[in-house]
Amino acid sequence: MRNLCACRAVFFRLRAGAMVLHLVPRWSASLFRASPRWKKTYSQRASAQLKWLGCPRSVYSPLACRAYSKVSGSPEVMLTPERYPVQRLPFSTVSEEDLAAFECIIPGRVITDPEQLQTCNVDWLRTVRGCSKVLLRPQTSEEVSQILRHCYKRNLAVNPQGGNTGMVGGSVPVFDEVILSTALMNQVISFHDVSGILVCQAGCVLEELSRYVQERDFIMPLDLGAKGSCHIGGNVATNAGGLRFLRYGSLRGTVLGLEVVLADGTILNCLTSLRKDNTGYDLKQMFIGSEGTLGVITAVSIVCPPRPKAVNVAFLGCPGFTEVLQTFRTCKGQLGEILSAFEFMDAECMQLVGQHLHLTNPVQESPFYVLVETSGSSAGHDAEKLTNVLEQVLNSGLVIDGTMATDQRKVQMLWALRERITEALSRDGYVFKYDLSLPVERLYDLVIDLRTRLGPRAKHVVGYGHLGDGNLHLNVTAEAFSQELLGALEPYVYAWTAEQRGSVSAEHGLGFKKKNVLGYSKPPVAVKLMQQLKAMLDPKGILNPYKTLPARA
Ligand SMILES: O=C(O)CC[C@@H](O)C(=O)O
Ligand SMILES: [Zn+2]
Repeated sequence: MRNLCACRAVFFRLRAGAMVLHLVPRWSASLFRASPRWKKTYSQRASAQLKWLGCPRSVYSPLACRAYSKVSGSPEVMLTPERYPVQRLPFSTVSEEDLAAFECIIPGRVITDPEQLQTCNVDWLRTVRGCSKVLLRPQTSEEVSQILRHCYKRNLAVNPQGGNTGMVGGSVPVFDEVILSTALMNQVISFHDVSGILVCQAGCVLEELSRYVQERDFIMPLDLGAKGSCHIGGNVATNAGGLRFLRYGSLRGTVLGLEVVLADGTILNCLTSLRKDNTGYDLKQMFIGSEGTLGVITAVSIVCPPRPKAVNVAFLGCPGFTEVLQTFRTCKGQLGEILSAFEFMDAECMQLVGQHLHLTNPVQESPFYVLVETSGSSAGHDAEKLTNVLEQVLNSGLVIDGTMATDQRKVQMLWALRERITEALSRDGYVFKYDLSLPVERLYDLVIDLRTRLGPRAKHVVGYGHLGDGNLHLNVTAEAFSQELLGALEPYVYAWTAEQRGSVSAEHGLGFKKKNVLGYSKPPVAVKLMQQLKAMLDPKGILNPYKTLPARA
């Protein structure tokens, strides 16, 4: 094996028959895994954290609502209705009287300053932009209820907003909807150290919750690249998947209860902490993944798994996608319950994280890379299992080269290669994003197909994602947004996915950008039922309009 990079010395390389295994607790590396930009956001949130730790509200500076800050000097984002064919629905517009009413409900937390509003009107990918004139920052569900009661009466449209880290334009207004931020609803309500059940307000930042439960020897059941900014309420509203899905499953299983404020201001309190409850319909499931269109999630009860005692990460280079699949099969079969992540990325992803973020490839250049993580309770046992698997995949030629970290910093370096692909892509130009569920054996075929179809019109066509969950992140970059390129991608990508009986949104939701493609993954009867449900819960359609569902014919 060649020594390809300067940082090689800090890794123990894997060689068939001569492996050294070191155990590194990934949980404690999570902070370091944040990219510089995420970290920047995180430090911008220092004031929020002060409050979270019990400081008086007066020291808390308002407004911290972005995942990525605007790249200085970057051009203004085009207004959404200028780029996409969408008509404003006949909602009222915010009047001076409305502002006065809001001020009565949440004194000092009604923001109309255009500079502050600018941030919350644009998605972090800088692809869609609304023109809301007011941002509301309630602290309690009672305040959310009073705000919605007023908006409902006045027929004012509302855009619920968490950390604004969404990928499909769901978290920003399309026109002038009132922005209802959960940023100040960031209190932990209770934590039970036997059951691991956490109850908290919707605006708690995922990374802060992770730290909170880790101090008590638990972990959050989900982890995302956006953890430094995203809110747990937003995670639940989009049914976010992320990096721990393979092991801990969907939020549909780990969320035990929700408190939701309905469109007319009614508070629905289903904030139970019961593992088993078969009394009637499971209403919380309706709001998980509803992207703020059926109600505003104000509090969450979620079960946290115990913190694993031993975590190992291996980063491997594979000669082809067939070998990636066989490596996955081997890991699944032999690592069993300790396998906690199986992520993959192609060579173009590696090139982009090198070019834009100056991250170094720790292994020999390969067509594909995989990141394998194990989490278990017995260090020796887990190490032995992983060592055996890695020896096997190296000896059989499924893996060309591999590396394992020896400490937290190096674990962080390995995870960064995968977690920061999104960031590298956003520095490459305009990004067309597709988040698809596909049969795992066909997962990469679409990437190959699109490279041929798009030719030089695309800068890069890359494939990466949660292979262990059958989830492909297909991203296409170009110098700038182009209708022509969009036309070459859509509906082609959706039709291709539907042919495989896949899903056009595996974990990012539909938001504004994908609402019209729901029919590729759901039959007309299901779409109609969803529209009827929306009409029943939000008859005036004020909650996150223009999102998730296609307009009714
Ligand atoms: O940017 C994307 O397309 C994927 C983002 C996220 O879901 C990930 O898995 O890194
Ligand atoms: Zn993902």
